Amino acid sequence: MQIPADAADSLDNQRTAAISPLISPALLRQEHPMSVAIAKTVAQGRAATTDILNGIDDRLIVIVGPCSVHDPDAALEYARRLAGHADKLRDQVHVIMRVYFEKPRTTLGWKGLINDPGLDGGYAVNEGLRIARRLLLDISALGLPVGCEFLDPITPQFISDTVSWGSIGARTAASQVHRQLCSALSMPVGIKNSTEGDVQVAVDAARAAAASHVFPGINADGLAALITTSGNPDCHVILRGGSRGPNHAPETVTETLERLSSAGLPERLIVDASHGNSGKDHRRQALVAAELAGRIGDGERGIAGVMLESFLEAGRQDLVLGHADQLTYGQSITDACMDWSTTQHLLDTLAMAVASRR
Ligand SMILES: O=C[C@H](O)[C@H](O)COP(=O)(O)O
Ligand SMILES: C=C(OP(=O)(O)O)C(=O)O
Repeated sequence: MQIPADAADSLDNQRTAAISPLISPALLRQEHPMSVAIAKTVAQGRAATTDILNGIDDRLIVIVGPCSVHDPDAALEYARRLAGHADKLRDQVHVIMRVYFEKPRTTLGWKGLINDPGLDGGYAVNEGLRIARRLLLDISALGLPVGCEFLDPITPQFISDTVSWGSIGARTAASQVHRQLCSALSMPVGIKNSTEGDVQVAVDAARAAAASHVFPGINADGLAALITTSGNPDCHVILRGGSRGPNHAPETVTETLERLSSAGLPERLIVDASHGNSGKDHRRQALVAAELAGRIGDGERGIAGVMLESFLEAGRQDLVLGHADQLTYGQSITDACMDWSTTQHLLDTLAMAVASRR
């Protein structure tokens, strides 16, 4: 075989169509700076979450909001409603708004507002990062702590200072890259069971994330760097059901708490009322959440928190790339969500359950 003289040049980038500049985390943080008031909301949001997970605070964590943000105006309108309601229930419920910008897909689909903020296949990622950070700051400025899924391992450098609770999804719980990332994150992180329903993978992930790691990443200037972490003691399991069905039943909760104890981890978990626990049906999600409230009211203490997918309008709609103008305002373009009035009612029910558990 003849090796051409320019062989070395032709070994790389055979399938790379373009490499373009990415804004640095430091520049984005300078453009959209953290304020003292917002920092207080984030710090208090993290501390309350940790205290509830550790049983020091007897309230319930409720992570609630759209499956994904695709329209910042609608997300902010939702946040205003949620902030007002959360304040009324604050003695019973620690409300964190789901503000998810990164969507892990089973195969293909829109991957979230950071990846494609125009919803048109334009992939204006720098703009996506700007919109995401601005919105996270705007929502936090209402006094409402926010929660995000971290999917891309470098995204946290751009936004994590605004986040009170993080999540690792069902499709990445087994990933060493994500476990290492968790070990570095400054907030409590919930890790989902696998899409097949394997809970041990999430227990293993929480254990791995509690340890220190050394791995390649980027620094605030966007330069390649070696990151040495001290480990995250506040990672916890999220039961989200799976392809074999729901896993929010009392037996699975007990079994998971036993698994955590055997792994030397604190016995606490969060239940996601959506995804595999609802069969992605928003009407079933309300039933699951009401059932969990009943159990909490009856004295269940292993469940530290509940996750709900909720938006202004019920259900979901399909996005046709490039036709965002045809979307119904306030309705999810990923998984189906409960509407605002159902959500309000469920938040009240969960708050009443905490009051009766006391
Ligand atoms: O929460 C969102 C979805 O369940 C997840 O991103 C997978 O979605 P998909 O199966 O539609 O790709
Ligand atoms: C992607 C999500 O869930 P899961 O990883 O459980 O599918 C989500 O909560 O948005």
